[in-house]
Amino acid sequence: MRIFTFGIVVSAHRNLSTKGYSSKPSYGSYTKYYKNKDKTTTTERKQRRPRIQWTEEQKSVLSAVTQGSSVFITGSAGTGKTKLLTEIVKLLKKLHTKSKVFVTASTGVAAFAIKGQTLHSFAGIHCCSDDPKKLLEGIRNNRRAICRWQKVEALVIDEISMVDARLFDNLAFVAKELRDVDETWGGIQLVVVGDFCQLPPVRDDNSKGMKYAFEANCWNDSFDLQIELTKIFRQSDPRFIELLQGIRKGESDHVDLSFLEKCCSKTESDPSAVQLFPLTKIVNKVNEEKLKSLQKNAVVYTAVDSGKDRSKKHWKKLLDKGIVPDQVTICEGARVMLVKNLHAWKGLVNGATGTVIGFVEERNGGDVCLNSLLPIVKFDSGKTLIIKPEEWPVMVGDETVATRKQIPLILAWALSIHKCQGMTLDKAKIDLSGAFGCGMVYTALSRVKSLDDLDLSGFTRSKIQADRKVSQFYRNLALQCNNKDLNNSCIE
Ligand SMILES: Nc1ncnc2c1ncn2[C@@H]1O[C@H](COP(=O)(O)OP(=O)(O)OP(=O)(O)O)[C@@H](O)[C@H]1O
Repeated sequence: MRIFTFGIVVSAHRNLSTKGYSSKPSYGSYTKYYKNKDKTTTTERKQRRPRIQWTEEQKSVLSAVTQGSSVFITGSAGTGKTKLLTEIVKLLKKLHTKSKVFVTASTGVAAFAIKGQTLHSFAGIHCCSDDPKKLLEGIRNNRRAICRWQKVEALVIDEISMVDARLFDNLAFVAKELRDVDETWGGIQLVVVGDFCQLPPVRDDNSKGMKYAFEANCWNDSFDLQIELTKIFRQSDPRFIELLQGIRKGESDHVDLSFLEKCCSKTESDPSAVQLFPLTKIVNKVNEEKLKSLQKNAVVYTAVDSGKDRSKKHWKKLLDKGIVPDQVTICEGARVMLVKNLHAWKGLVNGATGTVIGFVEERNGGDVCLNSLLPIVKFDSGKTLIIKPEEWPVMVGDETVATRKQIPLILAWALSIHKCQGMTLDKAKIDLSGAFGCGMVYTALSRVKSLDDLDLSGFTRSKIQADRKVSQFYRNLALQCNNKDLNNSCIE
């Protein structure tokens, strides 16, 4: 085994207005923030955390998974799909042993969030051929991929809405061929999660004719259970839930939309709100300009990436697809967002926003960065925390094949709607003028907990696009499911 390292964490400080590096800025006292450190043990902290009360729907999924069923879990944004998935992964690892459970997601960001790998990297796909035989040929040349396909007993796929039907069918074909088991997916227990009303698949080759995964020929044969979670946790205001449901299904009427516009067009914008844009290039521009405008000395954190043998380029690509950038440049006053769950019960979770109020010197050098400066973030929830570097593994099954160590923060004056899928935001200022495609408006609006947390612009009725095929899929699912009577709550 060869280990490579292609970066070191350096804390450089530079004046953004001049772009040159300057002498040290002044930083706060290190001890001041550690005095408040929670001195309780991990066990005590775990006991103090409120235990989650699973709903009957969630329990029925857990029970089906325990019995070895393949399940498709869907539901509106905020119905606890990701939370449930975390529990399911634990369960699957107990059932099949860790090394036979592979956790994947359609995008790098989603894969990082669930400590998994992308579906493409699990499958060993590097091209985007529609021909299943060609795909299989490619995979047959990849010894490690063959090994994964033969070893896997449970396969998790998160954010299925972004997986194309052809890929879904092709992977089922590959599984059957490589495992030599004449069952759908070669007998693998599948756990597939996602909401087709959110962002749709993006084809690698940009070709037309995208199809949703539920349109795959093998879709219905792939599952013993398909269930729609109906209890929404992220929002509690019934009017807001009703509005979001209308937008989700493309059924909002004039009254709904006027109400939404009236409620969400703020005259004074809240500086703590995250600005959401459809396009990444606008996001980067806004963040860079805001950072520059502070005219402060900035600290640049460069990730420490390491990985096992094979091509360094390959893992670097996977790590770069995740949400944590190779370089994070911040300064005092910068608006930042946590990109990792640090203390869930204190609200310091992926998506929590705050402001950098200073830096402290890491006294003992830590294990990553000598002479490093750690940012102190005052979160909008009121909590103040020194942020230390965290690790993000790229997993293949239960094996860590590459790791990125980086400060778990990104600039958060602005974010792309694609990047915020899956997050809960405290406040959002959403510019929908460039919104395109189905599900984008719903994905953006459903990030916040209440109407008061929303500030909308560029919103017109035409921006709300819901795909008819998706609406039909959910109507069929609802017809066949009776979520009130859990004995009949699914297609079986
Ligand atoms: N049974 C439950 N009881 C209380 N809170 C829950 C429960 N299940 C989930 N939650 C909470 O609901 C919130 C939303 O959950 P989660 O992010 O898993 O939703 P989601 O369906 O994955 O949303 P999205 O589609 O936007 O990614 C989280 O704060 C989560 O902790």
